[in-house]
Amino acid sequence: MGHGELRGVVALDGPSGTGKSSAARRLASALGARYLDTGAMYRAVTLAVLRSGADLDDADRVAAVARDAGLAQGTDPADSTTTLRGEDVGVEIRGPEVTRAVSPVSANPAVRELLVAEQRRIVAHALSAVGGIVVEGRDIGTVVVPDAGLKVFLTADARARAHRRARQDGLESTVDAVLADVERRDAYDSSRAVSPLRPAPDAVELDTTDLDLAGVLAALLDLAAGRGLVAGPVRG
Ligand SMILES: Nc1ncnc2c1ncn2[C@@H]1O[C@H](COP(=O)(O)OP(=O)(O)OP(=O)(O)O)[C@@H](O)[C@H]1O
Ligand SMILES: Nc1ccn([C@H]2C[C@H](O)[C@@H](COP(=O)(O)O)O2)c(=O)n1
Repeated sequence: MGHGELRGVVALDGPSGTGKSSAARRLASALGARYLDTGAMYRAVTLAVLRSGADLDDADRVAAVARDAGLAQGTDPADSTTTLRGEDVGVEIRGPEVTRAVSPVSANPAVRELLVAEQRRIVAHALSAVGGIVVEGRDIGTVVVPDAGLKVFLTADARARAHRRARQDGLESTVDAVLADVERRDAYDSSRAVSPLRPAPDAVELDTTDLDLAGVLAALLDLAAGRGLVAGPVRG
């Protein structure tokens, strides 16, 4: 059964491991929309910085590497590629080195300015090409698309998130280590000076701790339809 087509922007924000990527990808697929993973963009710039050998604390050098990285982010929910000068870096950007370094790189104001401009360009292009896009990250509802038709802030208990991530990585025995990493990244992302992670005042908070992915998708479809963002057949 078709769900109709998304008209406008759905912004999904929240801490790591709350299910933003999984939910955003599914929502975009269900509604024939594009999908933008902004975390992948910060990760790709971080990879470029690590490869360059730049000191993560050298803000000017980090910004210069970001500008010169040749980053391109795809928006196909079935295959959202991330490339640096044409090289597919989708696997490498999920590795532990990038995950360790991504918070300081994404706190760099010049990096944020560069990527937010590119994200807005991608959103505008998707809206004119297909009419709808689901964008996920940390500052989508607050900074990147403050006029998004629907803003959702996903949350989940930190231990549940650590279990999900550990299962994903095949590291069931190291939940405590994953939990420490999740909490470290949340604290860093929430306390940085520029665009800290926080819900937009008009965001709907959705706690996914006790929801499976089908439940999260159903809740998002209801919210989008309720905002009048879905054209054509609605669920049922
Ligand atoms: N509601 C859920 N129930 C069970 N597992 C889930 C749920 N949501 C997400 N997961 C699983 O948790 C892991 C993390 O999900 P996902 O990558 O979508 O989160 P995220 O918020 O995008 O994280 P990050 O910000 O770190 O990229 C994945 O393995 C995913 O399959
Ligand atoms: N809009 C965004 C998206 C991501 N980040 C930062 C914060 C995260 O720790 C990191 C990686 O994101 P993930 O792939 O885990 O979603 O990127 C950000 O600051 N703003």
